[in-house]
Amino acid sequence: MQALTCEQVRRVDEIAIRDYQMPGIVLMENAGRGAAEIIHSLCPDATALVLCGRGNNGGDGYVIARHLQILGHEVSILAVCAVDELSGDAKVNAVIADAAGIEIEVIEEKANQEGTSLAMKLGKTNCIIDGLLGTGAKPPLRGIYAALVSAANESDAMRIALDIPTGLDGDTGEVIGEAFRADHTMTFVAPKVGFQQKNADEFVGVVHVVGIGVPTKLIRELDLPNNELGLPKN
Ligand SMILES: NC(=O)C1=CN([C@@H]2O[C@H](COP(=O)(O)OP(=O)(O)OC[C@H]3O[C@@H](n4cnc5c(N)ncnc54)[C@H](O)[C@@H]3O)[C@@H](O)[C@H]2O)[C@@H](O)CC1
Ligand SMILES: [K+]
Repeated sequence: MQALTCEQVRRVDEIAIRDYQMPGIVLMENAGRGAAEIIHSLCPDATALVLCGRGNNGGDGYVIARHLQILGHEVSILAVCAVDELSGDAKVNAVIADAAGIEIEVIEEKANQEGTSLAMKLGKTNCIIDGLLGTGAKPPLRGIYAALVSAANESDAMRIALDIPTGLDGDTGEVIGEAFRADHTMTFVAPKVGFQQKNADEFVGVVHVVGIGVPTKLIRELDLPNNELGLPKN
């Protein structure tokens, strides 16, 4: 499958929501459920820790936590903000995860200074899932995001990135400072063009493309030169 820019993938989401009347929460559910099923097959004994940011990448993380729990995994969440501070689809899924009894610990900005305690929190798991930042990221990493990525990279656990490894520019493959070093990346809709850069390999690991349920017609009608997604034209 051909790679797309972050902007092109965001356009897929927008068109699905606006013109195809697909609720954003359905797209997020498809993304999260699809990713959770692959994570389960890769790591059937995972005791998972999901790192959740403030945006919809974090929203995917809350969905994945719920589906991993359904699949029998022990799972907990380390979030950069409280559920009340979230909005939209991410908030809905955080509320559901909370109601499902999944432990959600909010990591305060001051923990930025406490590298050892972050490393200890991340040390209790054998599978760290990066739901910190996706296509809405504006480098470089700020505050607690940078500290969480550093601590995750020091862990012996399997590392799994959602959509884009946090800190990697999905369009250029550049890393300013540090980026999450994933063993596997669950990327939504299509691989991102930045993944094709040579230096990106050590951050993306094995790339798995997860569909979010948008109609093939939508993808076909995107204004992409040479039908970039490589779909049949009829
Ligand atoms: N309906 C949709 O739009 C869908 C979105 N999806 C997910 O949503 C993601 C995009 O979500 P968003 O647009 O909310 O963006 P993100 O979740 O990537 O990030 C947005 C948040 O990160 C903060 N931020 C940006 N750069 C930062 C930096 N360098 N340091 C610290 N904080 C930073 C912003 O202030 C904002 O709060 C996709 O990558 C994908 O994972 C999927 O759920 C599929 C459906
Ligand atoms: K991510």
